[in-house]
Amino acid sequence: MKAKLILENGTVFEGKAFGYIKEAVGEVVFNTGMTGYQEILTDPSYFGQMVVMTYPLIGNYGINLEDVESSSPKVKGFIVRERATVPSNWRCEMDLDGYLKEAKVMGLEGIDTRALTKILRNYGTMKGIITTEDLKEEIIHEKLEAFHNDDAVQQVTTQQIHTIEGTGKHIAMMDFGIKENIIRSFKKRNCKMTIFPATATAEEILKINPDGIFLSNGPGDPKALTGTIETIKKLIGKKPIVGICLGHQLLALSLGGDTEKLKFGHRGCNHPVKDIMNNKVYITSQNHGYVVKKENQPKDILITHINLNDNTIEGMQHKVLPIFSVQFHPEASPGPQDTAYIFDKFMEVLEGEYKCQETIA
Ligand SMILES: NC(=O)CC[C@H](N)C(=O)O
Repeated sequence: MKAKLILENGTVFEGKAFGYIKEAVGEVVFNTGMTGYQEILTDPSYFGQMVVMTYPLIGNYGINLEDVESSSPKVKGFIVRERATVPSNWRCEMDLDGYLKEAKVMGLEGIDTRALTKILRNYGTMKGIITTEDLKEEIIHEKLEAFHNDDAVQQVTTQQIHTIEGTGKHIAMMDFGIKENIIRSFKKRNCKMTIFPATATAEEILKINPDGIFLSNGPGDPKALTGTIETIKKLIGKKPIVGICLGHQLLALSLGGDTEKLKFGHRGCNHPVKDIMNNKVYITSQNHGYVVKKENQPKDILITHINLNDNTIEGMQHKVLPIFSVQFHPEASPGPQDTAYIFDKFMEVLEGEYKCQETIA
């Protein structure tokens, strides 16, 4: 069935619908990964977004039910140049079309994804609508206007406090839409984890007397989470804290820093990041639209990582307290596992070995 994507600036791309055929409205963002579509679809940080894959052939190794980053696809829509109709892989359990149908996610194929990506790079991230209907301009405008993603974290956070047993350190995990591979990464390091909803209070978290606190990735604008920022402020200084992506941004806001929206974000598997502390460059997995601002840097913080494409902040460390965070994704999935050392660094911090960059240099 014919379908089109209409962007906020009026650009129209005509293609074919696949997956669950309905109407979808969301923020259109592009991901440059050549593989990893299954992890991208199920990453809760994409909640409310329609993802365009820049790699031209998607779906060729199908879907397995193991490599998911959450229980179901979280994207609002999925846009590809060409959808592989005959997947081939020994782990393949179903095809992309069937997977999206089941999850009620609309797909659009057969459009010029290079042209679309260029528009998003030049004009910045925009809202868009995928539809099979011939909608009037005012209706499109109304639908795009009505779309917002303010309660995204509430939609993807856990509803209940729950525990994952382990024999090692006990970590309180604040779940803003946590990726499964973060949980797997801590499991590998024998951690016991108590997972808290985003609305948990500082008192509830401290009551379990964890060895450390983890602030997860998640969708939307960090500044919208005013209650969570207040909670984190109360946790600072009480326990070691580490944050990834949204968790890093929330930590910066809680320490008196600021965040801003990037023009078109970083989403892909090959973003070069320099660790200033060891002077090494790592290839990282990324998925974010916001960033910690260089101006009004958080109080008592040293910048530890920098993005080599645009020099934005990729990591920070508290000068005194055992607190650090990264903007990129050390858990990968999808993407290279070069930065798994970030999890080891947290484990060292939990053992009481916190070194500030200044003391190392
Ligand atoms: N992966 C994430 O945690 C994303 C954080 C935030 N929602 C952003 O887009 O910047």
